[in-house]
Amino acid sequence: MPKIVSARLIVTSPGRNFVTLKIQCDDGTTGLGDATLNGREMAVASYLQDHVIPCLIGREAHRIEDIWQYLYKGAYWRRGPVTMTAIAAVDMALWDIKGKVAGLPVYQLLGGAAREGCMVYCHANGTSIEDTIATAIRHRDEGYRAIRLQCGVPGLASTYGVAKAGQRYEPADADLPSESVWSTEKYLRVVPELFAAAREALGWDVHLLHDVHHRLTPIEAARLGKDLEPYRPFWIEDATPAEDQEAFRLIRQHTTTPLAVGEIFNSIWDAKHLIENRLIDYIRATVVHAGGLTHLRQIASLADLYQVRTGCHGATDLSPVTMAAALHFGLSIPNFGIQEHMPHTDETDAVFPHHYRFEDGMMHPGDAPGLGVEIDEALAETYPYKRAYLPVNRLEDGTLWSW
Ligand SMILES: O=C(O)[C@@H](O)[C@@H](O)[C@H](O)[C@H](O)CO
Ligand SMILES: [Mg+2]
Repeated sequence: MPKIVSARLIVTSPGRNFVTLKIQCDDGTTGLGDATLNGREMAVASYLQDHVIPCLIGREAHRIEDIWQYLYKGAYWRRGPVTMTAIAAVDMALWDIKGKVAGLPVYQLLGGAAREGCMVYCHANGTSIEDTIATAIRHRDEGYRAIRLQCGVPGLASTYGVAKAGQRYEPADADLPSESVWSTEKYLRVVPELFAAAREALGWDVHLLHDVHHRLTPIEAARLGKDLEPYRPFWIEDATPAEDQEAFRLIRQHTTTPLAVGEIFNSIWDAKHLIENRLIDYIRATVVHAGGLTHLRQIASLADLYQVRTGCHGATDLSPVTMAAALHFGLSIPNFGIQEHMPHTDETDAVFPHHYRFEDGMMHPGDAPGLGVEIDEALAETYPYKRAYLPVNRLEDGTLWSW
């Protein structure tokens, strides 16, 4: 059985920062794990370098569950985004190794394909409703069957999810947090207009999604859910901050608009009450921030009992290693819902050559052994790390608000 002989971090920034863990075994097999936590990358790098990697050397790479438990219970201090991202990176790398040794793609190790491919959704955003719709039409014509709509809010200089004119959307944009101004009242006026225009332009054969990004109170989220019902959204996401899982019951009481939450969750405990009380329809926890494939499968299994489906986070600050792992995961589980797909830049794809592919609105991880992603270390080295923070958000009166 292969034993772990070394593990190291590759920090690279092809347009944005990524932290990748590379584990090597005594038989030469290597495995990759994504360890990227947007805006706090070096916290995870240090957690891995200073506290996890020394414990991995000499262990049997195949003992994924035992190593997972060792890193989770053995740390004493449990859960949290830094710890669970670090554990996720180890977990992904070990599944990658197991697949390579077995000569099988990871989804075959997870029970095989439960579907032909994973339906994905992409992002359409614009400073105006018209620009957003034009982008959405382009993506529909590219074959996407599901499209997330985010548009500018009249009266606000910027808002979540909308790129600066002519630029790709990359929220971690400054050496210190940039500040944005938010108005719920202005926002709640424009989103129903956006969806009305979108249904008018795109019709009903495409799923439309929207990300509220934690910014509404429960009753405001209930109002938005009701206002959007005539346009049948696939979901509204992060409608209200989810530390208070019970808050979603208030939204549920007022609207049939499906609810998605969980991209910032890092363990099953963040979602247990939501799932067991059917307060949500989709769980967005993702491989890189929720403890890896090993833990995410537990979350998906609990969700399956309550007819909650997966809708994993898949923004560009999750590396191609996570994208690949998410597709192996999504292909294999019974309650797959949808997978977010923000295509990475050409520079990022060159650093992380991969086998996953997009076709006709669906994605497939490919059949290469393991996760099917590698890293070009020489190229990675040419993109040095550059500190970058996610923005901070304030109300018009200066109150610090959710970004
Ligand atoms: O649903 C999404 O994709 C967003 O919520 C993310 O873009 C999120 O803002 C970033 O991943 C934060 O790093
Ligand atoms: Mg989101």
